[in-house]
Amino acid sequence: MDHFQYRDGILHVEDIPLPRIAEEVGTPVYVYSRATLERHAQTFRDGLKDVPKKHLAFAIKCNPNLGVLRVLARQGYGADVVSGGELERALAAGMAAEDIVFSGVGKTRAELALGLDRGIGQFNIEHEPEGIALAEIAVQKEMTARAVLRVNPDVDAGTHAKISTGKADNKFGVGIDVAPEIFGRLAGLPGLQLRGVALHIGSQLTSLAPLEAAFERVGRLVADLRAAGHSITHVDLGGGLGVRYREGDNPPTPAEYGAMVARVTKDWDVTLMFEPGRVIAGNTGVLLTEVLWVKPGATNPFVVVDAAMNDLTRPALYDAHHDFDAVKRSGDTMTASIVGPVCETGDTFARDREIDTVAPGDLAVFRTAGAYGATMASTYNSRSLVPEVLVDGDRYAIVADRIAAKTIMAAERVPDWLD
Ligand SMILES: Cc1ncc(COP(=O)(O)O)c(C=O)c1O
Ligand SMILES: N[C@@H](CCCC[NH3+])C(=O)O
Repeated sequence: MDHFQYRDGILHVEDIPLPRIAEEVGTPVYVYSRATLERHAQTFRDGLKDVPKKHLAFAIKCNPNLGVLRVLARQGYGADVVSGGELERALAAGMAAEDIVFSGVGKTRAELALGLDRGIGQFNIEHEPEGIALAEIAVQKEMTARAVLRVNPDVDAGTHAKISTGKADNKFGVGIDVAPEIFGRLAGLPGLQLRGVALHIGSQLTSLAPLEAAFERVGRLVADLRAAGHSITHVDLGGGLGVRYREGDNPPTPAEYGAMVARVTKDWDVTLMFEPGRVIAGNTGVLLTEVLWVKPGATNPFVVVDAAMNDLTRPALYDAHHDFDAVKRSGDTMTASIVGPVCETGDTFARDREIDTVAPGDLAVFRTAGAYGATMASTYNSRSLVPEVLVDGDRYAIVADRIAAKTIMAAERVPDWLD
């Protein structure tokens, strides 16, 4: 069931009409549906029904809100984290330490130590010196770090260049050709239990082919490592499954993905680990905004909304498309560019797009904003940090406050010597 529906001509999230949230919380504001989050979490798990041993770790970078994480923790999800901050968040949200996987190309020694102190389940080592450092820290602490080695399978994920991670010239993992020797050296280190390999080739993948090609390469690597005498019990397949941002997008379903995974990995005899992010959270949220002005333009009018590139940065950063729908629909349409108040031409959500006709004071939403939305927000132009709301049936909670520019300013100071 779609939890974002028009009822009596007004867009609701579950049973809450969006004008009520605008009235009570203000705009711009992210609004998430708990029921959708739960359904997506379940659908992803169901897609993997033919994978006998699995571990699901939500990639919390895409939506680290504590309320959202708690929903997923209750669905049995662990977390894929990429910083000490995310690690603390996952724990604060109630995810078990042993269900946490620590990825990331620039973990500091302090973060590696934190992971050990907190007893996390697995470190995904990105290169040999990191593995050596982790082993040293573990020995000092008289602990053993469970780890896998991230390999870079050198496949083209066919996604935006800025979010591709599995080509040889991307910064992630060790080349799959040199992985056996590096694995061999790290596997012998005291303090390290190197139990498998990991990969993640990119985000917003809309085809299974690159994933399948990458998994097949990793399958051959697993066989080679075993032939060399290593015990391989875990393979982390990462995340990356795309979502539908606009009409015509047709990403693989979790069921199609799961069937491919089950087929390619059927003889691996390992625990498969997954790090889904966007596919769980993307379509669980909207960014609710108010139209401030409709301003004439050279060709079409500019619809100036109160959300900006600091609140939802994907269009400015990746030319990403987010559907824009009026909260109260008249059925009429207009062609316009949708822009925010920030002083950059890049603060453009859509250019010359046919949209619902809107006028100043109207509410509208940017869709598919539940992943890589609020978490990438900033306070650029001294704007407030955008708040977040979680809807649950006919109730809702503010799960992140709007942080006013003056609160941010309170953390700054003018040194005495400038008096
Ligand atoms: C290591 C790792 N795992 C998982 C993810 C989640 O990706 P997605 O949101 O595309 O599922 C990312 C981000 O691309 C990542 O870097
Ligand atoms: N921030 C990106 C995804 C990055 C994936 C991180 N590994 C986006 O909005 O599409």
